[in-house]
Amino acid sequence: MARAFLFVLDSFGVGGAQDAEAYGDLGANTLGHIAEFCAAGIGDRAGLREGPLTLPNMSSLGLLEIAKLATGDYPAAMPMPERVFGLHGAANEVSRGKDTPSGHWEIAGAPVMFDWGYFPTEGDAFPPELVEAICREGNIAGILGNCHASGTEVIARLGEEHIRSGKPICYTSSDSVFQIAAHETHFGLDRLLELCQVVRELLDPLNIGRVIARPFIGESPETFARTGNRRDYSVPPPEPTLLDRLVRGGRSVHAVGKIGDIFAHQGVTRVIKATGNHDIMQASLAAMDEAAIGDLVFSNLVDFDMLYGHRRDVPGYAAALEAFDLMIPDIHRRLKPGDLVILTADHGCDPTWRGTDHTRERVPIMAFGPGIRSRSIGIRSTYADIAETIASHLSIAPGPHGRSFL
Ligand SMILES: O=P(O)(O)O[C@H]1O[C@H](CO)[C@@H](O)[C@H]1O
Ligand SMILES: [Mn+2]
Ligand SMILES: [Mn+2]
Repeated sequence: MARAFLFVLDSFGVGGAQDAEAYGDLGANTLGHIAEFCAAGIGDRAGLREGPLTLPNMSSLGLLEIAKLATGDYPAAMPMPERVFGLHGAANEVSRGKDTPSGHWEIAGAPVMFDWGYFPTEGDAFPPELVEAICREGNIAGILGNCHASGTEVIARLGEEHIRSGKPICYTSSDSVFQIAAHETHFGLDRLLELCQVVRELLDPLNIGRVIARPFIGESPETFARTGNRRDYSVPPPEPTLLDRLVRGGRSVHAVGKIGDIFAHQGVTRVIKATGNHDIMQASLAAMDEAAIGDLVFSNLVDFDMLYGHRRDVPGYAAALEAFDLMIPDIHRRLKPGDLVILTADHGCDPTWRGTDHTRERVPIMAFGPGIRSRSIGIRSTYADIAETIASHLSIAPGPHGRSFL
């Protein structure tokens, strides 16, 4: 018997998705474009980082081979490692949405084979009868926004009016989401979370994946800042996931960061809240020490996506990758015989791409642990192969989707 540790680097795509064109994402490549920009000297930021993208630990886990497999090209100017160890490959997504729940549920063995509801890009995003119901049931005078937007921009634009009027800022994106930004003290955090729960129920008939609370602080566009009190209210996954199967088998699932919220708290025995990649990693490392034989520790590193991908910030994304890479030896130090670690991603969010949304891409799979030999696992046809690999490693019965690559 063994333990498993699964890390999702949120939005760290490697390009090459065969169906990218259907999403307007032909050529999108999160890793490839960050490496290209860094190689050309446009990934530099004074005091933060400079020069070619340098990820020695992930390169030793096969990241450069993965990029070559996914797109045919090595990423620009990244030094080749002396040797590669562990299993390495890339995976296609079969779920139709390029969103966080679809990606995570497929990684956990439950692809999303139906279409989510989305809000229109032209005119008001939300139908008038929905807005009316939200105002009535949520006891608010109206809403601001009512559009597709980037969260930080919409708060800068409407934050002061929100404070004056008490109307929450409601917006969406190309994901199946209804996001509500409101001031933590002027509007109140508890009130925002209650409003999100009201809206969650109103949206169920529209098949919307998530309602997200985006609390913020500050008193002016220059000082407005979102806080770590974000909450996601997701619909439950469409069928039992690896997490449910583990819990049913008496195992513990330790969910770090956003994982609990993403799975609507189903199949989660322990929620470990942490904000920011550094603290999420520290919490994950502590959970690795505490995990018993047969357990899964499942972590989501959200900064890559939320702070850098959606913000189209190449130096920020590159610096976050380099900082994460430096923490990989801390993972190695905690491994015991029989342990398996998998690093992967849920979708792309190419910071050089048009707009501010996710990009359809293949995702990397780096799987390693004591006794795991080095080998390419090629291009997998679904992220669900990750769930089945963990199921096989932890000796639970196979599920209906995907195949183990062990
Ligand atoms: O622009 P912000 O508020 O970060 O929103 C982004 O975060 C949402 C959830 O991850 C995505 O749907 C995208 O809209
Ligand atoms: Mn995501
Ligand atoms: Mn995102």
